Amino acid sequence: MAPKKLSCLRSLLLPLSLTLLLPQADTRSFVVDRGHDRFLLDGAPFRYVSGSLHYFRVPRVLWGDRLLKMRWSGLNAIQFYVPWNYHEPQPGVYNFNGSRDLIAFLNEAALANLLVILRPGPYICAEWEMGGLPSWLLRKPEIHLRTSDPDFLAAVDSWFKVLLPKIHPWLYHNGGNIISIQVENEYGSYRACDFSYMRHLAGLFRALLGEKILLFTTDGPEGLKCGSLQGLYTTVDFGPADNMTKIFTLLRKYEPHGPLVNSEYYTGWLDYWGQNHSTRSVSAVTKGLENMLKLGASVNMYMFHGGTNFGYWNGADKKGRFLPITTSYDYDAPISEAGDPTPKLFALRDVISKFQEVPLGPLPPPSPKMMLGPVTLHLVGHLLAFLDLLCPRGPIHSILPMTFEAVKQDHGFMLYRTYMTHTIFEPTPFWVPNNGVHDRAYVMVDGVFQGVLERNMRDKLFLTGKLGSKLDILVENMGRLSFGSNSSDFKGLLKPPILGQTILTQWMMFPLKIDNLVKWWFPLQLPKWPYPQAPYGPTFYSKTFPILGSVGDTFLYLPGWTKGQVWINGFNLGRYWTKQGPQQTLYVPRFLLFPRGALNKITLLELEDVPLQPQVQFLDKPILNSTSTLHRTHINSLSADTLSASEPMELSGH
Ligand SMILES: CCCC/N=C1\SC[C@@H]2[C@H](O)[C@H](O)[C@@H](O)CN12
Repeated sequence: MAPKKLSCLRSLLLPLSLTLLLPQADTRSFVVDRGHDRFLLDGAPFRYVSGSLHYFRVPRVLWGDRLLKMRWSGLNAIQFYVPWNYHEPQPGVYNFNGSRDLIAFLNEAALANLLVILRPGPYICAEWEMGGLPSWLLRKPEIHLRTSDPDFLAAVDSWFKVLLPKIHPWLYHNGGNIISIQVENEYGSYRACDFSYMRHLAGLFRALLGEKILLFTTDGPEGLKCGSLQGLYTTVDFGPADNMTKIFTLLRKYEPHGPLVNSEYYTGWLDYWGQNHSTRSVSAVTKGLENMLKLGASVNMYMFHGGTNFGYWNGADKKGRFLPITTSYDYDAPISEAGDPTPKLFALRDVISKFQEVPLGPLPPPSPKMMLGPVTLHLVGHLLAFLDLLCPRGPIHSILPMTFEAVKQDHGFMLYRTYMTHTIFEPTPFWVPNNGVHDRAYVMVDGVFQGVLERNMRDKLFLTGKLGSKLDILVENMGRLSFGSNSSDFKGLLKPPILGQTILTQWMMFPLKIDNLVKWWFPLQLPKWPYPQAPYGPTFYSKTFPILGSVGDTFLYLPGWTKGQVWINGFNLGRYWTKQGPQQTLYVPRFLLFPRGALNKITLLELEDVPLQPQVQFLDKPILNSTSTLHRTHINSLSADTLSASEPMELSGH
């Protein structure tokens, strides 16, 4: 699809002043005017006020809504990454369909009269799984990511030779809306400091995109030395608490002339499971923006709309220990995870309006919200009961345990099985040496749950068993490091476990295709599994339920559950970790739900312990800031009607 002129309907929807009367492609240009420290758009002085949103964290049906709200906020551009692993799930297999339709997203941005600052990587960080790099790269265990390693560059070249020709027609001077393109991402923060690699990327971008498009780099102030490159425009990133004057002064050492650019001005921050919810104050964020705009800087606010890490797509950091990112990527951004405007949005719009025209007319209202429940789930069965269905190809056998990457299991879960070679009468230490659990292991003996081993924890379990007892270890990939690592983040059992004095060998690996099974289950009402009582450990629960009225956005609340994965009508909503927090609810976009009495289905894979009453609630507000201790307090504060609602209640679609 080539870039279209604004459709007549949309151009009517937008005030005429906002409809860029797009000149013909041959007179279009976006350049740096070093003589006046500014950008020029079609020869006229131009400053962008941009916001980041990630199409890969927002279902496609909601793209237009989010983009219009960003335009209404006064932005004239958006910035987004292209995650390589989202589009090339297996080597040579490409997916640009549905919520992966990058060109459709570019078109939606054009319809919203927004220019685009594109960041195709190949590494993107973004708290996204492996920073956007595909995990199949690690099938060559010795590969040196983000360097001029020939294996890595071969894969990068192959990917960009597919991607970059797709976006070529969308470059601004070709009639599209892409005004600039970033090469790599904060490369100066990566230990390699491989200039050959950066030069290779710059050459590839030039070869495939031509000489006109503005190419740039982004680094924190400490990364400018290794992250900047001759011929690429240097920009920085920093937040409201940082010293703007000091950082821009440092930037001038790399770009003595041309516009000052903050490519990531942090409006909020990310959340880790088990840490407090991050926020940035409205006053600090707006003050920093105003100061930068007064300087004439171009600014991109990171994030303007965060969205959600659906499925297994969250990344992780390493700050002393492994820290997985939460499912919510709300980021305390101006537009909330559910797409609602926040006070921060209105405050930022007021600032922007002091410097450039902002669209008139009302902002779309917040989306309709819905409460439902409690919904009581029934036990479907223990995960092991479905092993044949979850691993239809059967196990892979190996003397030593193999990693996820070695068996080509990219995300989710793998079961490791061996048998006890002798009877153990006394509780005997069981552990995985060298921090070899990546990332959480749920241990069972003959199907009976024994407990959890975690990455970065020195825990040991104490096991007994008979000769021939099955020792099962379900390993969960909690998301590959997206930042903070100078090495590859392999998943699974990286070392053979030890029981007492015995190194355990003769392993079977069962890569589990849980999503396929849940999608198959989704339309079926499975019989209650003939378990006398709820077993502990990895267990499926489910329930079909009608929504009698209209549907609305809602927030799944799982009080008393521990940790697991959720599917709604076969869609993988993401991870929950009620016990850890700070996130206690999962955003459920209304389009996932069937209205007017049609049956909906929720499926949980609970990995540890279930509440006495296996119930869940659908709330009309999110809970993102409640750690386990605070959580109980929060429960008490929830309104009585919220918690005591009978099942199923007619929905108040308000
Ligand atoms: C001190 C920060 C270093 C890591 N950089 C971060 S943490 C949040 C953001 C996103 O990950 C973004 O993708 C990075 O480019 C910059 N940044």
